[in-house]
Parts: sequence; C-alpha cells; structure tokens
Amino acid sequence: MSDQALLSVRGLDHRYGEQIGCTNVSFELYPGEVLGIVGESGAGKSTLLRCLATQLEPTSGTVEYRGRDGVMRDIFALSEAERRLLLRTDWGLVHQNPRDGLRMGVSAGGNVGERLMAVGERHYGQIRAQAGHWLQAVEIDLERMADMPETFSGGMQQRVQIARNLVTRPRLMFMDEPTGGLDVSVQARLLDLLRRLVSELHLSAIVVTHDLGVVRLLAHRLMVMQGGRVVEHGLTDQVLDDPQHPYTQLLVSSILRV
Ligand SMILES: Nc1ncnc2c1ncn2[C@@H]1O[C@H](COP(=O)(O)OP(=O)(O)OP(=O)(O)O)[C@@H](O)[C@H]1O
Repeated sequence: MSDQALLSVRGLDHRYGEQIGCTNVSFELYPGEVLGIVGESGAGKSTLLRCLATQLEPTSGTVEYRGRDGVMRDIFALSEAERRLLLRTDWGLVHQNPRDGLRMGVSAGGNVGERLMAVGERHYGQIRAQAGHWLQAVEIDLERMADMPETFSGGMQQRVQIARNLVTRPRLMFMDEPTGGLDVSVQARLLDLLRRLVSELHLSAIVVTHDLGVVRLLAHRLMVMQGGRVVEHGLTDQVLDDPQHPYTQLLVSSILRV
C-alpha cells in the first residue's frame, strides 16, 4: 500500500437539527485499502457514508481526497461540476438495493455503457466492448447483455451494478450493505467476487454493513460505531479477535452465539 492517504477525514460531524447523525469521525484511507464500518441500526454508518460520498453536507469537519494529479483537495470546496465528475469517474457507489444504482428500463449492457457515455465516450464499438468486458468481469454471461435488469436475480442485479461502477476504473468505492437482502450462498459468491476485484484492481473501498462476516472477508481495517461515534478502530482481525470496547465485545459475542 502507498504511504500517501487517498482520503483524509478530520473531525467529521453531521447533525439532523439537535440529533447527532455522526460526530468527531477522523480516519485515513490508503490506496488498495478496504475499511469496514459496522454498528447497530442508528449508529451513524449511513450518515457517515453519505457525507463521504458528498450526498450530505457535514455540519463541521473536513474530507480531503487525493485526485489523480496527486493533489489533496477538500471535497466540499469543489464545484458542483467537479464533485459530479468525481462521482462519475473516480468514485463508485454501490447501493444495497440494486434498483437504486441501476436504470431498470435500460439493458444490462446499456447500464454499464451509459456510465462511459456520461464521461464523453462516443465510440459505439468501444462502449460495447467495455460493457461486455466489465459484465464478464462480474461473471455475467455476454448472452445476457441485452436483457433488462428486471429479468435478473437479485445477486445478478448487484453484479451489474458493480460492473456499472467499475467501467470508469474508479479508485474509491463506497458500498452500503452490498450483500444485504441476498441469500447466504449468493452473498458468499458476491463477497468472493468483490474480494477478487478489490485486490486485482487495487481498489480502495469503504463498506458499511451490520454483518461482521462481510468485514471479516473484505475489510483490512474496521471502524465500530455506536450512537454516531467511533468507539473502536483497528485492523479487522485484531478488532474481531480481541475487541476492546464493551460494545464491540457485545457485537462479536452476539455473532459467536448465533
Ligand atoms: N433524515 C434524518 N432526520 C433526522 N434524523 C436522522 C435522519 N437520518 C438519520 N437520522 C438519525 O441519525 C442517527 C444515525 O442514523 P443512520 O441512518 O446514519 O444510522 P445507520 O447506522 O446507518 O443505521 P441503519 O443500519 O439502520 O441504516 C440515528 O439516530 C437516526 O435516527
């Protein structure tokens, strides 16, 4: 891993009026690193992820991102057009529900190709070839390229959503419960695929989940949240094998009891 952070978060806070969404969150993410964020419902995971992906404005704190030119910039000081470009190219956003990340009225190939068109690619042959390449990379048969997402299973839709994100070769992926709502065997296959892609493409990722099995497999580092605060942060194996905070201990032991 590079010694220069890709993302640097300092004192991030988001309030919904008086209500704390997340507070005093600080961390750095390095190229090729996967950070898992876990915690019970209402812990602040989605609020944090939405702030990082510029979908919510922080109440205070800073988020800096290192562009392809190597320069660190405050993402909230970027123009709207610059932020949109980041989200269309350098960043990927995988939603729990594939319907939130796909256009259901467009074929699988179209869904993937469309993201390339959005950044200016106009050559039909190139777009088609790239769409095919990334669908195959997520183990979707090329014969299904013209089919509508509606005709795909939940796991396949999730893989198309991932292909749609990967086609612009992002460096950072935000994933919100990427395996949520899927059967256990489908989850296992998707996790395997994600793990392979993250490693082959040297992707950085922030994965929000309530499933410790997901972070055990995917995340190098783990942040545990409770009541909007980070209560524990460390290497995944260390945190899960030797949890220090009482809440993490409870979380880990409740999984072990299942
Ligand atoms: N739109 C909103 N208006 C007011 N309060 C909100 C809003 N969204 C979230 N909150 C509050 O902010 C806190 C953090 O919620 P958040 O949705 O970030 O938690 P979470 O860890 O993602 O939960 P879940 O796993 O259920 O999605 C909670 O107390 C929640 O009630």
